[in-house]
Amino acid sequence: MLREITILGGRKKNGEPEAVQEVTVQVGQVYSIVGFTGSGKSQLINDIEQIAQRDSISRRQILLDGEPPLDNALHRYEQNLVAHLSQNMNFILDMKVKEFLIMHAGCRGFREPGKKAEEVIECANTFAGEAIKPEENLTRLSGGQSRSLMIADVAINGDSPVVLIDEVENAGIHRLKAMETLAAQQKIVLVVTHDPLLALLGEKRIIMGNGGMQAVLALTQQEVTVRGRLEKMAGVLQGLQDQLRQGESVSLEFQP
Ligand SMILES: Nc1ncnc2c1ncn2[C@@H]1O[C@H](COP(=O)(O)OP(=O)(O)OP(=O)(O)O)[C@@H](O)[C@H]1O
Repeated sequence: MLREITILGGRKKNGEPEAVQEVTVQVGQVYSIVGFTGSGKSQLINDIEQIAQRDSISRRQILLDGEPPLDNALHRYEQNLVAHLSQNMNFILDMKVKEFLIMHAGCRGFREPGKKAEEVIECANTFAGEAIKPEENLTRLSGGQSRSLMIADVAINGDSPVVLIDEVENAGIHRLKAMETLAAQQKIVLVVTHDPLLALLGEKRIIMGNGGMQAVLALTQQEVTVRGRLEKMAGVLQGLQDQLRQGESVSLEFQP
């Protein structure tokens, strides 16, 4: 069972060495990756996904439990090291939610796939707005519901120790809860985000710029407090959104 991954720094877009030369993320930890558009966030995620060995454009190297992977481990991990969830992923299978989850749990060798499927739906429904029903068709799920189901499935049925998430900005999914669930399942979680609330969720955040890792900052106590305020603001916006969705009007009594 993998315990940690290490990213050894390579070079920036201009060919100079990147400022951060080593970052280690352990199971149960959530790191966020932030930076302007084009700063190299996706490249960093790709390097991890491909277990780069100084063979990508950034020349980074990824270590598994402190060692470069042996050829046979590489082959084993290529299949299931990383679960990569991105904002524009959608289900295209024409199947009922429960049928699909039973099939997936069955493929993974679980003894009671029906029970596992129920567990995944229950978990996904703690993140999703409108509840996902077992008999619903996968293709009929909304973006937020699909994302919730994918995250719950990775957390409960997945055997990938590393979970890379690109933008879970989707409104209507309880993002903090989803990240906490993955971390509690002993996953190594890396979240690429432009959203301040998610950026402050990671216990550390990697700052990208010019194709390189510029700094790794630890979450401060003050930031935890600010995150609490942001959560409150998000709650207010969510309340307003629900009010509008229910066809209600908004009066001047509304206090942001
Ligand atoms: N270290 C590097 N050396 C050379 N090229 C790089 C490096 N890092 C990133 N690039 C290239 O720069 C371009 C932009 O990088 P990338 O797509 O990773 O940015 P991003 O931060 O994910 O942007 P966005 O927020 O728009 O998704 C890509 O073509 C990528 O291959």
